[in-house]
Amino acid sequence: MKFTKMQGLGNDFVVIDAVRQAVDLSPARIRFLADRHFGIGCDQILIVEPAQDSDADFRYRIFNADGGEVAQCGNGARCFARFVRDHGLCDQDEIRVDTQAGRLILRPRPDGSVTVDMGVPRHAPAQIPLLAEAEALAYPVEIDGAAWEFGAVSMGNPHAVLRVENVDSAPVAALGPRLESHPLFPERANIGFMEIVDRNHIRLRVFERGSGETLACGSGACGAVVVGVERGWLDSPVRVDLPGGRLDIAWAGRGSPVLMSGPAVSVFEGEIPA
Ligand SMILES: N[C@@H](CCC[C@H](N)C(=O)O)C(=O)O
Repeated sequence: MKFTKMQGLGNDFVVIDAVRQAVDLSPARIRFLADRHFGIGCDQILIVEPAQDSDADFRYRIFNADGGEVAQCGNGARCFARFVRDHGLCDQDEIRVDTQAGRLILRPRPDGSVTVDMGVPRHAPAQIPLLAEAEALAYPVEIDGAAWEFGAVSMGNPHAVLRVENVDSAPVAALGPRLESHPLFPERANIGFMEIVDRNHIRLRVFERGSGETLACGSGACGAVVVGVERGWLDSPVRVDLPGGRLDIAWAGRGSPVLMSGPAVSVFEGEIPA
């Protein structure tokens, strides 16, 4: 089985073409491929499949390093666009891709970057999903006797976003896993730690559900900007600096889709023995 190792701001992927080859991956096989010591190593495995709908170009499936299938991956979506063009599967300027979370529109740019229409964020607790009686701008949570508050949004996948003074000293390793699997989130959640630099610029670290802290999370960047705009802290467009580099996020407010722009890079190609 042929694969391509790719990365978007250091959030890294094993991308597999299931259009031209048969692909059958069990959760155990996915965990093995994602293992950085015994396998190839990656944060997510991305599968490029033929479209099931006649008005889509492809189907895009996403698996976290822990083997679980999820509905959204923003950095992966940019790599997906780059992959289908580099491998001659598509030469369109606009690529329509169906995910478990709905339709994404991918627009590769002449400079090698890709803009992704990530869809309309969802705020209702049941849609995130988050166990809360009513929608709110901030939700309280107590961890080991300390009180925190977070904003929550679905970008097709669940995100909780905490505002911190300094992202470098934020308790990502300690709090990330506790919140990721907190009973408030029945499907677990991705946990963002956001430092506001100014109204158009944030710094962000994300503890990703099923993969741990990554160098960047595209849907996490979108979620943080949505939470920041809703709280009145940010104005679109927003520059998001992640440990792996920069994303540019635009959001015109409720009911509008989030647009994410950033790089997508192929690292190497390989073949996995059967
Ligand atoms: N790295 C991704 C998000 C991947 C999925 C996420 N860990 C989840 O479980 O929802 C991105 O760039 O958005």
